[in-house]
Amino acid sequence: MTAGMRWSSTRRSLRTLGLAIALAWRTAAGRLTVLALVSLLSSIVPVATAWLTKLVIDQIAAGEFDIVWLTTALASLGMVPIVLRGWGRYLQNDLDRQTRLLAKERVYDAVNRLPGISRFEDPVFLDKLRMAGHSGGSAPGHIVRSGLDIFGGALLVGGFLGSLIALSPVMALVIALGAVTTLAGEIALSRRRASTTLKISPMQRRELFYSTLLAGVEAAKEIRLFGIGGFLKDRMLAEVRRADAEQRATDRRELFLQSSLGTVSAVAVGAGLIWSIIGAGNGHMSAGDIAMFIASVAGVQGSLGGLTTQVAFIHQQTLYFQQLSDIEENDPDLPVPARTGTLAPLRHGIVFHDVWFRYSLDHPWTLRGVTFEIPAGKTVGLVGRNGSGKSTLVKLLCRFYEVERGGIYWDGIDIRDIDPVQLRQRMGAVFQDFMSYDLPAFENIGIGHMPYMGDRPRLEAAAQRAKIHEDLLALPRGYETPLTRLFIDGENLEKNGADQERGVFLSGGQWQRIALARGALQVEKDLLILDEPSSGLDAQAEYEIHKQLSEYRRGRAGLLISHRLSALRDADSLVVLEEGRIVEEGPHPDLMLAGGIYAGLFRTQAAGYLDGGAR
Ligand SMILES: Nc1ncnc2c1ncn2[C@@H]1O[C@H](COP(=O)(O)OP(=O)(O)OP(=O)(O)O)[C@@H](O)[C@H]1O
Repeated sequence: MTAGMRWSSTRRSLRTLGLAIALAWRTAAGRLTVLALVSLLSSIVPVATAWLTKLVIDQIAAGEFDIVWLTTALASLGMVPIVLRGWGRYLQNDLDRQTRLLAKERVYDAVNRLPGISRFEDPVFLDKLRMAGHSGGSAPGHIVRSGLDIFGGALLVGGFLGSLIALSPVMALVIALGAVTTLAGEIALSRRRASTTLKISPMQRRELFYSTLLAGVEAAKEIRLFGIGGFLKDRMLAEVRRADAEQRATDRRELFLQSSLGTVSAVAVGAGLIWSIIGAGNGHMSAGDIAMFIASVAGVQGSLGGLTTQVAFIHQQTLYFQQLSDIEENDPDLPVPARTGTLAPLRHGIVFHDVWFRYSLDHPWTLRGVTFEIPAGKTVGLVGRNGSGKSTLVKLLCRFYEVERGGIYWDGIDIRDIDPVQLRQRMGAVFQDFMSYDLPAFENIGIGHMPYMGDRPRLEAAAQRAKIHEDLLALPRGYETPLTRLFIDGENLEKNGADQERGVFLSGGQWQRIALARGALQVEKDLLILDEPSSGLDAQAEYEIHKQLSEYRRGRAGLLISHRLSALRDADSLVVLEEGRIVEEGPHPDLMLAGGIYAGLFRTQAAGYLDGGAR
């Protein structure tokens, strides 16, 4: 690392440090002030105790001492650290809790503010998010506490060094030089530790991926059936070993540096002791002076040890907090228009005009000059082989990614000029890879349109349209039944046994119906997108659900994707995609007459059903 790079990284760390302290101050200024006082007192007490001890010894040696006063003072000073330690711990824990809460809120606010989804495919961002979420929240509290401890430690070192200067300026200089060297060594070490933390982060991410697979229900079937448990475990352990090797190298360097510095410092202290004993023999020092000398050297070394640990700790915590502020200060992943007004309901239609898109510059074009229209009130079906770009079109329409060339227009307005939140309020969608939330059944449907979450009749009507109502009624607690076992409290389960609210697992097809019920809740939206959420249903059920939804949505626009062409044949128009290009377009009868790709696909599927029926 060049000097310039080091300076810029130091400046960045100092800025982060300032942000962390500001956050802690904003969260709990009162507690922070008391904590600072506690630290200040904690650093004064040991020096005062050392001086008092010297007084006691000198007075005993001179045979003239006030036993009551001295012992009371010593005993009282002994009590203070115990009380202060308790208060310090309590205030620290409370500060940690408050900053953690605030920091978590800020991180996830920042994550929710991202308009697009590309950041979630970026491993660097994911590493930052993991570190910020895991440790970034408590970092401000830890930084402040360590900062106060460093301040207190510095006062303590200063106090003992001052005492040493009074006894011997030369010895004080030797000990001070030792202190500065140790501190410099520790700062270099903590830089190294910070870079190790960053280096092993991707390894930890991969380890987490393997361990989640091994311990989760999603992969449990395939792991057992394919017998890949050992394979995944070995991959996980390989990541752990690689991370361990990196950490071991850092630990070795630490061991070497600390042993060298420790040896130098022990030699200096030994020399000091010999000097003080010779001084006592010559009558230059009293017994109290020697006690004071020993206490001061031990005090400087002890606080120096604490100080260096705190410096290293602050460095590490600053790194964690850095990830948190990076996430907060991240630019949006898509340009968002500065001017945001309410988007008017769709009156004319949505136009894709010469749309070109690729996921990154390294990827091939996924869409190559796509042009078509979804007129207001009409339904368009998207047809195409796997990987032809159908879902990508949907993601662009929802503005999760940015079109590279061409544009998508909502009643003539380029969607890049529309606030994504406004745009998404006007459309509903059920995706191919929809989510199964570990929540009660009614919430699983209600999240399709949050304003209706408390409207039970509407939720039930949506479930009826998706033909899942009867199944949900039959669950142990009907719509209240959790569709998970995740939130079951093990302790209560033991206590209450069978009375404990038990979650259930749904079948794949039932989950698809829940997802469709979410779509059915969005019937009033200007545009409803159904990206093949019904592949697990039988052809008849899929056809009926699509038909019902389009009846309820009469007069509103729809974009349907399905590999089962019978489900799309009633669409007003069909768009056939092949390798990111539109190759055919028109209503079902026209495309059948044309006898092209669509007609071929449709006839193949129809023949399959006829053959199946004949058997
Ligand atoms: N997030 C992504 N990053 C990079 N490439 C992607 C991403 N998502 C999709 N692709 C690629 O884009 C192409 C089109 O994918 P898309 O999902 O749009 O196809 P599709 O027509 O919906 O396919 P299917 O019928 O299988 O669902 C594929 O080659 C796919 O590998």
